[in-house]
Amino acid sequence: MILSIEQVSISSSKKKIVDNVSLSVGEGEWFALVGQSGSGKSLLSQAIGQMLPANLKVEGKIYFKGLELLSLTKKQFQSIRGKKVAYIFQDYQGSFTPFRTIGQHFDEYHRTHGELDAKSRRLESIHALESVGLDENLYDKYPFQLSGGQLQRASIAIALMLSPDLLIADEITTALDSVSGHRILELLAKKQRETGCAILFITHDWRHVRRYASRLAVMREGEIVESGGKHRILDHPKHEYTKRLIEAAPILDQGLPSGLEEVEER
Ligand SMILES: Nc1ncnc2c1ncn2[C@@H]1O[C@H](COP(=O)(O)OP(=O)(O)OP(=O)(O)O)[C@@H](O)[C@H]1O
Repeated sequence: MILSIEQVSISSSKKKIVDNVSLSVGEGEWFALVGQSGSGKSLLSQAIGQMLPANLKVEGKIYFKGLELLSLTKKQFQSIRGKKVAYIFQDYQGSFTPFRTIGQHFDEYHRTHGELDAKSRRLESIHALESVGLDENLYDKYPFQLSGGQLQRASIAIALMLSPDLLIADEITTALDSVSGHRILELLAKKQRETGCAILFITHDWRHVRRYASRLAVMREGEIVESGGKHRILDHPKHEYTKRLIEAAPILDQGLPSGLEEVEER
């Protein structure tokens, strides 16, 4: 297992928000964390990257390739973030600073986490842009000049630029229309095949679980109520909550739109 979360709890001064959660993600696996809004999925994923808000306390152990992450100092964690564990978020606009070009974002990520000279950084950044189907000329554009789908592609390119072993993708299609969202996930699946990285995929969309995940865990009010292989859970859910969530998923059987290759993004 590349990631093992063991008995992790997250609390504020008022209450326990995530309660004694354990799960593990295998190398190169697409693992989905599913649950309704407010169930604690994002906080759990933020705990992995030491990104929890300061008012929250975390207990338990999180092992990444055998290294216990929660006990690392912020400085020690720097060598993990970006290079080994990377994130993509739902709020792609918030991931970019409005007055800096796309290229400057790539460059800064390299400077913070890599050791390349300026010319190599530019070349690597353009290569990364092209690897997600974006044109080189976007390098000098500002975030507002790109569509949501293009920005999320750029987020994927940045996140994968240093070949992390684990990518944490938190509701990355929620702010996109369904065609752009579909294309982003197809891109992510392609990049996963190319790079072999594991993905912790946070979602409430069962169509995405059915299409991409191999295993999943279902979270409810801070606890994992059920986890296991995708087919077992989708076809034979054991927990009442999982059954209700699957039944409530409106168009699960219709799958996702296909044959969208010709659809323009902007
Ligand atoms: N800094 C904080 N202090 C106190 N409570 C918080 C804090 N951040 C989040 N919460 C609460 O913790 C709960 C879990 O939040 P979290 O964002 O992890 O849920 P989620 O399952 O990811 O939901 P969503 O899909 O809406 O993002 C929510 O009730 C939220 O209001």
